[in-house]
Amino acid sequence: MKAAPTKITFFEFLTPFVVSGKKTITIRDESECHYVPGTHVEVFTLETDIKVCDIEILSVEPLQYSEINEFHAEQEYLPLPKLKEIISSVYPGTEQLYLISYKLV
Ligand SMILES: CC(=O)Nc1ccn([C@H]2C[C@H](O)[C@@H](CO)O2)c(=O)n1
Repeated sequence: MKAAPTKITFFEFLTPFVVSGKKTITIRDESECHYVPGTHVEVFTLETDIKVCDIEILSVEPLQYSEINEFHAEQEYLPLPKLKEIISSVYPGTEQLYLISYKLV
């Protein structure tokens, strides 16, 4: 069996929101849906690979792109149009996504 992943990256501009506890979810595609609830994961900046904090995974649930709403945007600490724009640009044409909830440790 494959080990649970222990690292996640975020765009550098988003990491202050993760570190401050304002951003409590992330939405990823299938390639990043293998995080395991209860495990601790190190958070790094995508562009510079600098560690910024540790999080505990709370849940991983399937989410359709078309279901993304204001509540998700609040938890992402982003305006909804900006969140959908980022997701469309990172995962073009992908409807099946995964909602990863976490807390700071
Ligand atoms: C490698 C990669 O895809 N990295 C990502 C993907 C997404 N994000 C952010 C952007 C949004 O806030 C949410 C939703 O996807 O997650 C990211 O920081 N890094």
